[in-house]
Amino acid sequence: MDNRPRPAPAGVESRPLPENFSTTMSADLWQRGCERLAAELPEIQYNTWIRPLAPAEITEVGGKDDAAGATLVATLQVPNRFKLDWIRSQYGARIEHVLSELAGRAVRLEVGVVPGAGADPRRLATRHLVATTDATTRVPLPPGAVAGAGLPGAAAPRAGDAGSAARARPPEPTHRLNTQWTFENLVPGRANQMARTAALHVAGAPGQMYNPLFIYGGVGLGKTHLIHAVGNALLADRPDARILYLHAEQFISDVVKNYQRKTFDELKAKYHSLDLLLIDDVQFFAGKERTQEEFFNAFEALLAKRAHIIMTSDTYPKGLVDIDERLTSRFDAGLTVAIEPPELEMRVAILMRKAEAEATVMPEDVAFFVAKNVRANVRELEGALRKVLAYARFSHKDINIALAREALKDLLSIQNRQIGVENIQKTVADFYKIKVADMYSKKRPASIARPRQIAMYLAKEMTQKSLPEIGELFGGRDHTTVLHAVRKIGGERQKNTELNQQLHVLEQTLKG
Ligand SMILES: Nc1ncnc2c1ncn2[C@@H]1O[C@H](COP(=O)(O)OP(=O)(O)OP(=O)(O)O)[C@@H](O)[C@H]1O
Repeated sequence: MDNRPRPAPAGVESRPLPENFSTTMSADLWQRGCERLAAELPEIQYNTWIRPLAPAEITEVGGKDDAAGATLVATLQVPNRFKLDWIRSQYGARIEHVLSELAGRAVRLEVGVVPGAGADPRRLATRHLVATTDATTRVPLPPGAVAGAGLPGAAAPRAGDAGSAARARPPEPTHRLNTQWTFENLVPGRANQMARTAALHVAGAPGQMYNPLFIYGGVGLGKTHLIHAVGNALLADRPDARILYLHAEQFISDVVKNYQRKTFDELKAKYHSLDLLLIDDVQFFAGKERTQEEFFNAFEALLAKRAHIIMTSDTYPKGLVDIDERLTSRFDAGLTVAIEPPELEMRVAILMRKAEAEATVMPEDVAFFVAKNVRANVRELEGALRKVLAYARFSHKDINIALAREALKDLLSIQNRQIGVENIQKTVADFYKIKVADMYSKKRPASIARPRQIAMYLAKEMTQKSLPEIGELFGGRDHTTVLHAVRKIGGERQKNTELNQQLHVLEQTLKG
């Protein structure tokens, strides 16, 4: 999806509407459009996304010499970037279609962010820097999260309330959001499409759909980034929202601390008063019974008051071990989505975007080279990029493939050393509990043939061996058999989340 604002086409100028298309008619067109959309869209979607919009401003745009071709442009102003993304991607075409039909001519939709609105969460977070009584915790606080606001039923004092910052009360939770992690700098792709869409939705309308939202996937795939993005987007939209991000281990240590001090009321006050709880890596709750009980209480209290909960984990809810089923079944009760390892094109896009953020241009062929060789996850991709950029900077050389190869020499040699076809055959055989000998045998039952195909696929993906060489190593098979396996597993991987996860685990294992 291309989220960049669309510039006006060349040679096209914007001019006021003709007199016969008055402001009233413009408002009327929008009004009638809304009525039509209200009838077509599910009520909750209409009420969440369309109804709150200020009426679109309608102008006429046409080529200078093109009397017949003038189109109408409906310009909508939304409060922030994530609403812009969402409205454009989810409703843009629909709105254009409805307005064009009603106007009897083409209507193009433009969506912009209201100038000066809270589009940049970093700016907002800084604006809400509130002094606390504890000098060591001078960190950004959302207004309303100052002293006393955590008590259930207590009205949240605003940041500007006289004396609220000066009164001596225990420090309240800060949102602990990393303001660098936003939707704007999260590269979208097939691998995170569902999770990103759901997260955008929650950020726009917390407490409504997809509650709780459970996001799972392997390490370094952007789960933490995504949930911070939700927090930052909501904060930009509603600076007084009470948001808390924390790692599951921080929750555990809070429980332990309050257990020792016998201050469970404080714990309750802290968590139960939130509007949005973002909790990372809930698999860490395994075996911690008291923590699970407290989390269960917080969970129930938050859902009851329609606060939103987003969790991440390395596995799906039913896959969690040593966590009470009472909890895992609740984790699964909203929406569970996976983030998958990014495919090649997405890895390339991430590299280029991250290089751009460092004010460097990464040539596309270099990005492909790095992306082909670093597949495990985005964190490793970032590491590789850092190495290449640092190498170029220190050696005063341009970034090209030779330089990238040199900069990543260690990483590439480790990969080449570790991953051989035999290693792949053994790892895959272990994983699917078949004999290694079956990798070379002529046996054809699916329980054997499929792991064999998976091993062939990984051999092609992870080694430099050619198809005939791989065929040879799999009991003298023809290269077309290998090609068939590579295509089949590669194709299925795109559609089958479970297979994709298994392949991801195998790849991680093989890379050590
Ligand atoms: N789609 C993406 N676009 C841009 N950056 C990304 C993307 N996905 C991940 N990243 C970056 O990769 C790094 C690792 O991501 P993150 O910490 O969110 O992963 P994670 O899934 O939470 O991993 P873990 O389970 O190890 O905590 C971060 O710096 C993040 O910004």
